[in-house]
Amino acid sequence: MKDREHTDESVAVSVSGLTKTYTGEDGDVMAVDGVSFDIPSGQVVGLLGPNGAGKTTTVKAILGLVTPTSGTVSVHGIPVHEERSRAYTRVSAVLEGARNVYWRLTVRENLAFFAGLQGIDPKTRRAEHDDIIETLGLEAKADEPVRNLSRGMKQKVAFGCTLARETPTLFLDEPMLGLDVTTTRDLETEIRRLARQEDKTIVLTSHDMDVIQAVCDRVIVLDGGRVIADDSVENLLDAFEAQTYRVRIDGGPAKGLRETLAERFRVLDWDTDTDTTTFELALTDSDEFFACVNVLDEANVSVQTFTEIEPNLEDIFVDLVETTEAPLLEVPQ
Ligand SMILES: Nc1ncnc2c1ncn2[C@@H]1O[C@H](COP(=O)(O)OP(=O)(O)OP(=O)(O)O)[C@@H](O)[C@H]1O
Repeated sequence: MKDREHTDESVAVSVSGLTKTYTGEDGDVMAVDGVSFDIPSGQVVGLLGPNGAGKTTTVKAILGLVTPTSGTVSVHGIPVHEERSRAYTRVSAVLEGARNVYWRLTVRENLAFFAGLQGIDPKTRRAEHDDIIETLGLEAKADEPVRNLSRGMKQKVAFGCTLARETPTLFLDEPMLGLDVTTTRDLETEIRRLARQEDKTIVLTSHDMDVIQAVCDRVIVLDGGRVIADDSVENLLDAFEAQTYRVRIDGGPAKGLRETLAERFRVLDWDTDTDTTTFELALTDSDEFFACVNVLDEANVSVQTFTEIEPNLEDIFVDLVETTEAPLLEVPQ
């Protein structure tokens, strides 16, 4: 098969069969296990997964910072591991912890420096840098050394420096971590604007599902080094819509009800106290819905409420990770 990812420029990021095994003191760990996806230009993608799922390794492999054990990665048609410096003209990143800004330099000087790294003459970008500073609400601090800024402000400067590099694709690791609500909203708006108006491709990792739901077009969920879901946020929400119900019944449940329900339906939650029992069910279609009503009827329970639960991405994420049998991370010796 021809390497389509090496030729198609409209695909911002292409990952094909990516595998990474780390060799540690306690043996080998397969951090990423055959991951493939393509991200078209202008898309905002959330890369999600529980701790240790392989997100950072995947991102580092895309950025050329980790050498894959096998598989290929390209950005805007450039094979990252073969042509790293050319790839860096297309992609930049703000990675975990290392908010790579220079604390002795002012905000404005940092933007100029990072523009310079890309071969851009910063003198020709004063207006653009002013815009970035304004968008990030850093006007009052523009000529202040970064070391005098708060942690959240430093984070914004790191984001600004990524923008100053003017690459079409950006990777942002936990971009809103530690930011206040207003700043988070502003950055969410800016990320959406960058994608819509400037056709930027943005890949972000975050454990905050509200942020993901607010900005992403699509989510890729990793678990145990594999992709367990890859879909638009809309589809994921739709797929779960009107399927989860919360049922409240009088008193402790009739004997065996939980088992009967669990045999036929997916019971997500169960909570009993002396007066009421509340449980949640995932029902795939109207047949299941009526079958469930029948089961409750036959069990002679008195249903207080039977309500649809509005899905949110966080519930879907937890459900996906819990119901997918994660492959073993450890590679057998
Ligand atoms: N340099 C390394 N050497 C050995 N094992 C590693 C190394 N980096 C990561 N791993 C292991 O690879 C697996 C995936 O780690 P990775 O950091 O990619 O996950 P993650 O999804 O980014 O997790 P988190 O959300 O906790 O940051 C984990 O089991 C981790 O311990």
